[in-house]
Formats: sequence, structure tokens, C-alpha cells
Amino acid sequence: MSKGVLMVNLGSPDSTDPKDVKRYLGEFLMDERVIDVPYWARTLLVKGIILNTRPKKSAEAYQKIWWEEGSPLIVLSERLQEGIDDNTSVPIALAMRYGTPNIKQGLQALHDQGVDEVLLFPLYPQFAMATTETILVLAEELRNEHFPDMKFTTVPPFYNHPDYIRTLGNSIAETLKDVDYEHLLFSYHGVPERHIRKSDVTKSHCKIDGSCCQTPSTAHQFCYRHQCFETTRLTAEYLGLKPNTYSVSFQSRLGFDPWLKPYTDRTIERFGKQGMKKLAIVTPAFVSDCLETLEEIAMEGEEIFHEVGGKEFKVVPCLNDRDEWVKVLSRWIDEWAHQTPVEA
Ligand SMILES: C=CC1=C(C)c2cc3[nH]c(cc4nc(cc5[nH]c(cc1n2)c(C)c5CCC(=O)O)C(CCC(=O)O)=C4C)c(C)c3C=C
Ligand SMILES: [Fe+2]
Ligand SMILES: [Fe+2]
Repeated sequence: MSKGVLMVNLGSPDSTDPKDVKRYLGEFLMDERVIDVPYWARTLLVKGIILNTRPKKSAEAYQKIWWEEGSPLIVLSERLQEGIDDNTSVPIALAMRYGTPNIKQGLQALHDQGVDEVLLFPLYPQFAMATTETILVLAEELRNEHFPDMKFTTVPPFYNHPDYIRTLGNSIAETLKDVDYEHLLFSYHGVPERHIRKSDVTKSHCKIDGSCCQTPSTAHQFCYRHQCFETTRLTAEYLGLKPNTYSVSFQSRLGFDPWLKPYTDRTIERFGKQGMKKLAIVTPAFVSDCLETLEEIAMEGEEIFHEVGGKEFKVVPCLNDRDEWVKVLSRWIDEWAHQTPVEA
């Protein structure tokens, strides 16, 4: 068998034109694992309400962060792919869950190179129904329909992998080396609380309270909230952070349902109102900088902090194509590619 890798990230609109943003948001938000309500209700909500108002506002936000080469998320994912490509002989394709290049094109590119054993690599440290699961489900559907002879293996969420924690920790330490800060906020993309309950395989563990995510359970294999707390705990341990000098919050909520709390914008505001002057922020749910880090955190977040009296606001970049990260991922891929199959 011939092996290859399909790395998958979220995706971006093709341009900052509101029409392209609308097409992208339509594909994204009509995904039943993102807006997880019955089809008729999703259609009403997305096509009847959100797509009539949000594309213009989102397009303006994208215009603030767009690069000459295109969407930062896609450009940075491509740089990561190129870096890995230089470090391994295994064919690597890159795809986006929404927009282009899509997962079917990625699988086709590997198929055209003679690959019949694919390592599916969702570029998300923590599992979520709206990210990891939707990639794996779509890839499986495409395999059944178009690539029946392909074999899939999946990279599991790496939220607690020592290589990931070390790389994240080193990136934070390097960025904050000469920065005087009072608090480090770990801001993760939010999800509706309902998603956490839906992904609970025990159907009773996740209470979304002060203790469930710290109490051992098989539910944690699919608990985004637990995995965010673990990434934070392990990174803080690696960096030797003192208690009360760091905390967790969740950003980017959409709609009126309760999402994971505390919310990042309100946390930043509260810190400023309490008299904090110097805040540092890291966003470990994203491996590539994107709209949510470059605009929502680095621009809006800083503005909120300054409005309430904050002075210094330092954002740690995502791992992007950081040399140490490229080497870690190349090694993971090589280890998978060169392992000897277990004889039956
Ligand atoms: C950990 C990663 C992500 C999770 C979990 C996630 C859940 C989630 N997102 C939305 C709605 C939107 N997200 C948007 C942008 C966006 N989301 C992620 C990652 C996760 N989303 C990224 C990397 C990005 C940036 C994409 C880019 O092009 O840079 C947007 C679009 C922008 C906007 O209009 O604000 C929406 C909408 C939901 C509803 C959800 C879980 C249910
Ligand atoms: Fe999102
Ligand atoms: Fe939990």
C-alpha cells in the first residue's frame, strides 16, 4: 500500500467580497454538526436570518486581516504543509472543511499520486463535533462514494500530547520572554453547551459545572471543554505558571443559546475594570492564525481592554509554521508512515 496524509483545516471565503463570504458562511453554518438543529429550522435560521445580515459584517472583518496572498488561515496552513513536505517523503495534501481546496479535491490529489492509505489529520488540538467530527464524517462519506479502495487512519486530538504542549509552551515563553504581564488568558473558540452534552458518550457525565471536567470519565475522549482545560493545565505546568496568574475563557459565540463560559470579551472587560493593566492572551484551539485570532482577539480584544483602562495587551501567535511545530508534525507523520503493519 502507498501512504499519504490529508491535513484538514476549517477554511475561509475565497475573497473578502460579501458574496464569497455569504457562500462560505452558507456552507459552514448549514453543516448539521455546526448548527445542530433540524434541517427546516437550520434553513430558516441560516438562510432566512444569518445570511441576510452577517456576510456584510464578516466581510468587513475579513478585509481588516486579509493578506495579499489571501486568507491568513489558508496561507499559513499552506506554509505548514510546505514545511512538512520539505521534512518528509510522504505525500501531503491540504484541504479545507468549507470552501476550497475541499476534502474531495485533497483525496483526489492523493489518489492521483497512487496513495491508497490516508492519514486523516484534522488540524485541531481539541475534539469538537463542529470541527474534528464533521471532517471525519465527510471524509468517510466521500470515501464510500468516490474512493472505496482507500484505507483511512485518523490522528486523534493532540490536546495533551507532550510534543504539542512543549511546542505551545515554548512558543508562549518565546513571545512573552521580554513582556511584563500580570495574567495569561487561554482563550479557546467556544461551542454551544448543547454540543458538549451531545458528544457525551456516557450521556450523564458532562454537567458543564466546576468539577465534571476534572473528574475522570470516558466522556473526556469527546469533551471539548475537558480537553481545553487539560491543554491549559499541562501548558501552565510546563511553563511553571503560578495559580491565579492564568485562566481559561471561550470566544466567538454566535446566536442566543448558552455557549461555554466564561466569555472572552467579558473576561477581558472584567480584568480591565478590576484594574489589570497588562494582559497576555494565547489561543490554543487554533493552529493557524485566522479571523478569530487576528481580528477578534488582536483587534477587538485589545480595544475592549483599552476602553476599560488596560494598557498593554500582548497576543501570542498561533503555532503556524513555527520550525519546532513543523518538525513535530513531520516526525508524527514519519512514525505513522514507517511503522511495520502488525501481522494477523
Ligand atoms: C476550535 C475551532 C473552532 C470551533 C470549535 C468552532 C465552532 C464554531 N464556529 C462557529 C461559527 C463561526 N466560526 C467562524 C470562524 C472561525 N471558526 C474557527 C474555528 C472553530 N469554530 C476558525 C478557525 C474561524 C476563522 C476562519 C477564517 O477564515 O479565518 C465564523 C466566520 C466568521 C464570522 O462571521 O464570525 C463563524 C460564523 C460556530 C457556530 C461553531 C460551533 C457550533
Ligand atoms: Fe468558528
Ligand atoms: Fe466535563
